[in-house]
Amino acid sequence: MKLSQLTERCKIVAIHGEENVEVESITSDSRQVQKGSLFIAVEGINTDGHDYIAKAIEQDVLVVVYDKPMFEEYFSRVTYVQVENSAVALAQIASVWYGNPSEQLKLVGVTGTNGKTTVATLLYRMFRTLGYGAGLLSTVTNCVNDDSYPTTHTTLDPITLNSFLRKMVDAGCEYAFMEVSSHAIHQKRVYGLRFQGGIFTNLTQDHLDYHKNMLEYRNVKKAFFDALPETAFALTNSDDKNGGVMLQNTKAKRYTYSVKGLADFKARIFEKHFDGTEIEINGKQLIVQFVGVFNVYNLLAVYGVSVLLGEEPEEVLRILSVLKPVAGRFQTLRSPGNFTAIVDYAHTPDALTNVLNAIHEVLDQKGNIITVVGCGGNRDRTKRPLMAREAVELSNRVILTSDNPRFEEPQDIIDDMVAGLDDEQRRSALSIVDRREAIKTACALAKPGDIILVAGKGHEDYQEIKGVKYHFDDKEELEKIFHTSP
Ligand SMILES: CC(=O)N[C@H]1[C@@H](OP(=O)(O)OP(=O)(O)OC[C@H]2O[C@@H](n3ccc(=O)[nH]c3=O)[C@H](O)[C@@H]2O)O[C@H](CO)[C@@H](O)[C@@H]1O[C@H](C)C(=O)N[C@@H](C)C(=O)N[C@H](CCC(=O)O)C(=O)O
Ligand SMILES: Nc1ncnc2c1ncn2[C@@H]1O[C@H](COP(=O)(O)OP(=O)(O)OP(=O)(O)O)[C@@H](O)[C@H]1O
Repeated sequence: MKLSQLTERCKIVAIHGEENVEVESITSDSRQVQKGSLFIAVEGINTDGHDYIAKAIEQDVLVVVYDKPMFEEYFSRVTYVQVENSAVALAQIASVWYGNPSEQLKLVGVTGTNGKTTVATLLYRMFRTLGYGAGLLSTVTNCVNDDSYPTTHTTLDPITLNSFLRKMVDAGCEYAFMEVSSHAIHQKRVYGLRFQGGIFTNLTQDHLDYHKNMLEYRNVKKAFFDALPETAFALTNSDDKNGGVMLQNTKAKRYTYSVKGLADFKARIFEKHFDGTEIEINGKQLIVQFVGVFNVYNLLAVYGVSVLLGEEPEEVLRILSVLKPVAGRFQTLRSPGNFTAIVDYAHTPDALTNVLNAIHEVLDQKGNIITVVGCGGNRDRTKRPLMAREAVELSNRVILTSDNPRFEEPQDIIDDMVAGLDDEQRRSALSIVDRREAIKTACALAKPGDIILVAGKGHEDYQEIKGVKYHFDDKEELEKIFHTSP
């Protein structure tokens, strides 16, 4: 593609060298540079792409895009394009390179601390069931119609993201549903994509290792709505205290959903069971196969988006009643010993509280709750004591264990969790560093009618220790124990 076409959306500050060149590939990673490549230098968190420009030039790069004025000499075989902001240019160039695929799809983005994967996945399943070509970009998997591909991030880098959107367009998809993380908004990974709609699920504590404080975290999320165009819809959870603020500066058409008050999309909850919930949405009653009030919010968001995209409410409700939970989100397993295990991805204080409350709502009064939980290493430390406290307050027994310790000592993470407990609470919490042993101990302690919650990893099938991902799957571990238990 011609350089002038590729950079047509970029704010260019200066160009040195031949402008009329034909670019053969684009990358923001010097390790991927080939002859004829355009390399975009982006400042990162750990390192700065600008430090690798010399390396890219050694590898015969054709064009260098950068935003820090830094050159004393220019090589005549390289074209230098200085832009206002490299991260923004990366997103713009990636879109153009793939033929602006977001403009050929109805793209809906889901943001919020919890519920993104659930809402995006259920929307994808809803639109596939309705008979449309649809794609999904999520923490668990990426899908193009019925083909699925592994994923690395909640929201992919701009080049991979646009390549997936292109694949969707080429495969005849009409709709695409994607999660939009706060990291992605902050790093401009979704900059310039044309969204047909945005959803805000909720905002609670997470990622304070990355964002300075909750206000900054909120404002980053809000930037996604600020950028929505007039043609889009913006759907917010009006029961969340930040629901209104999210939409205050958006140009998009505003809609709300709520369980507690008046809203465009409104649900009431009648009965809660272990296998599902009886609810009403906009006056129509139905039974859904999801447990927990938080899931009623998720389903309501799915209903709202489907109706806003022009689908028949009756048909949407019919499909909602047959949709099944997403992998690792409140997945239940029955043991031969007559207790139940639940695998859930709850890895924030709020998500843990919600899941434990959901269990309380459906628990047989005689049963006990045994929670196995850990916190990730090299991530938001402030949530560790909070998660331990939530677990102890809402469970009968708690086993604190490891959950992706990364480069930290697992025992140090557990100690940070224990610091949130008073003396009496400490007595009800066991610490077992080895997650496999922790799960085994929980099963050994469980009696008929009890519930074991194994929280934090959900669908993940690895344990990340010192840069290596070892295979580990909570569901598999439980199944092994159930299979070998007498
Ligand atoms: C904190 C964070 O978000 N980091 C992301 C960020 O990394 P970074 O800014 O540190 O970049 P870097 O790797 O230091 O490099 C900076 C630049 O130099 C380039 N480089 C680097 C080395 C080299 O030899 N040559 C070279 O050109 C890199 O390609 C990059 O363009 O940009 C990288 C490239 O896009 C991402 O891979 C990386 O994600 C890391 C792996 C990550 O774990 N991110 C997580 C925290 C994340 O984004 N999570 C959210 C979900 C959060 C949630 O809701 O749970 C997500 O959307 O997945
Ligand atoms: N609407 C919600 N409100 C609060 N908690 C929720 C909600 N939906 C799901 N959860 C809880 O949060 C966990 C993660 O859900 P989900 O994967 O859908 O969220 P997410 O926003 O995609 O998280 P992440 O981006 O970290 O993957 C679930 O396992 C459940 O415990």
